[in-house]
Amino acid sequence: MNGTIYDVVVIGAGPVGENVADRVVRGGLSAAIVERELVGGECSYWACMPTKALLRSAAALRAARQVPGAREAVTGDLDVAAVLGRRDSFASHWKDDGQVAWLDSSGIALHRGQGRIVSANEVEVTGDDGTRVTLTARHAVVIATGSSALLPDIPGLRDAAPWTSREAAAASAAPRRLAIIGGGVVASEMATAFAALGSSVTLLARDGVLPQAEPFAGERVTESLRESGVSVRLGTTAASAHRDHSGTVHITTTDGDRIEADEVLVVIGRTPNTHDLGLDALGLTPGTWLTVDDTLRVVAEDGTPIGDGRLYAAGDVNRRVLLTHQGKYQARAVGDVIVARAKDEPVEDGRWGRHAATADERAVPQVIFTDPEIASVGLTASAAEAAGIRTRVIDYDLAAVAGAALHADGYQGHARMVVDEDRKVIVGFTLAGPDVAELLHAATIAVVGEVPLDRLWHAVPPYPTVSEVWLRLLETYGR
Ligand SMILES: Cc1cc2nc3c(=O)[nH]c(=O)nc-3n(C[C@H](O)[C@H](O)[C@H](O)COP(=O)(O)OP(=O)(O)OC[C@H]3O[C@@H](n4cnc5c(N)ncnc54)[C@H](O)[C@@H]3O)c2cc1C
Ligand SMILES: NC(=O)c1ccc[n+]([C@@H]2O[C@H](COP(=O)([O-])OP(=O)(O)OC[C@H]3O[C@@H](n4cnc5c(N)ncnc54)[C@H](O)[C@@H]3O)[C@@H](O)[C@H]2O)c1
Repeated sequence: MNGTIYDVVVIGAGPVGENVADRVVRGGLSAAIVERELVGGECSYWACMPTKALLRSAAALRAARQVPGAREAVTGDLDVAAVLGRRDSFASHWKDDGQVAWLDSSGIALHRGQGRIVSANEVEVTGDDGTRVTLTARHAVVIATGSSALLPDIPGLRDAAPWTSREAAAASAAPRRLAIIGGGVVASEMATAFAALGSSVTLLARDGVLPQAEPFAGERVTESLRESGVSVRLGTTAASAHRDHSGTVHITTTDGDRIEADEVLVVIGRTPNTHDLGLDALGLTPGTWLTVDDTLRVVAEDGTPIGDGRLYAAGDVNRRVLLTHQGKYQARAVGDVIVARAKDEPVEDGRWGRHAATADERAVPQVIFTDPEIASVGLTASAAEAAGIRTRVIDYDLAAVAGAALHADGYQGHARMVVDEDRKVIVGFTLAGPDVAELLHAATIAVVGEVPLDRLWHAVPPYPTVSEVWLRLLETYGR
């Protein structure tokens, strides 16, 4: 057993697991991390980084074309090979040497292989060569195993060798014809990316485009996708699919249309990586999302902590929020609370306490890197109403702000602020427009800080920036 006893064992070395391990080591505990694929997880190699790299060059080109003077300097089209090459470097060429070096320098032990829980404080790791080692955790086992692409039971689809987000993110070329099933975040971003890379894209958005966002977000993205040549089919999906001998995929839609494509990308959500994790050893059901309390301890249906309260789950696997930054936020809370409990220090698990992931509830920021970008935090107007909040919704045309007109000719955008009328604070904020991503954090601070509208009048946005929309929204609200 020498060398296999640690204070904390983390299963999964995605962004979340890495941050948990880092945090506990900084707190003076020892940590091991178990990884079956690449250290860095989905985000680094097949999700956030490569997909944003696929989108960025086209966005920069669009921006240049919207400003006279710069526009004339653009003499060519998107260099697809250069885009894919830059994407490769952002995916570290699918090698994890850099991340492994970081683990080493941080004093975190790496065990490569499939991790399976065998008891409340033991994890068995099976390497590729079949060798097994059992790791014992003195204080905590943390599940940070993330999620994988979900495939629907559409007749013929699995045999048609569909792409998931992995194949799209790592594509070595843009297919001539790409059909996309799904209308959510990945579908919208990948339709934007592949249309710019030259594919003829058909988007089958059964529940609409970006149905979770404010309605104007989905409408603007739909309009822009159509302008860039994407065939957006709302309210329909694939009823069946098959790939013929020549490699063409034939899709029949639920409304009877037939579509031909060279690849079909299926992006309809995620499934938790808990199938082969040994959950049954603790009375949990393999393949299910894990439920956690506010300090990220895994709990049973009745709220009782599992495994003497020493089993935690953070990131995608607990289904609270499937975003890297929010998972890393959870990781900081988990790491710190494990250290506090190990050292018998007070646990601050109240609302906005150091050890509680309170922001998961109603203050989650997200940027969707479509054209236009969609940046949002907190609740949409309809979600706020459904939560019983007495709301007032303030809308403003972003193009009417001086900074927007300067930013680009023909700038189009929209901002919405959702106000809790009883508390006079902002509970939701959404922006749609070019380059609005970097505007979002001001809204996140206003929502998390529950800054009263009266005080926001004293937060003066500089002239002439797009941030002046804050002043315009307040003026529209009235003083
Ligand atoms: C196409 C796409 C684009 C995205 N873009 C963004 C974005 O721009 N911004 C954003 O915030 N989020 C984005 N996301 C979401 C983001 O990728 C996830 O929220 C994030 O990766 C979750 O991190 P995680 O550490 O929980 O899980 P993961 O990144 O999935 O990492 C989990 C790790 O655990 C390992 N593992 C699993 N089971 C075991 C086991 N039993 N034993 C050993 N190892 C195991 C896996 O191999 C993996 O390395 C995107 C997702 C997709 C699909
Ligand atoms: N920029 C970002 O922040 C970013 C980028 C990509 C992904 N992500 C995260 O990754 C996660 C996964 O993204 P996603 O796009 O796969 O999921 P999603 O939940 O965003 O969208 C899935 C979509 O598929 C549709 N759908 C569901 N079941 C279907 C079915 N059987 N047939 C047809 N359509 C169906 C739904 O209407 C939904 O809109 C999301 O939670 C997202 O937050 C974030």
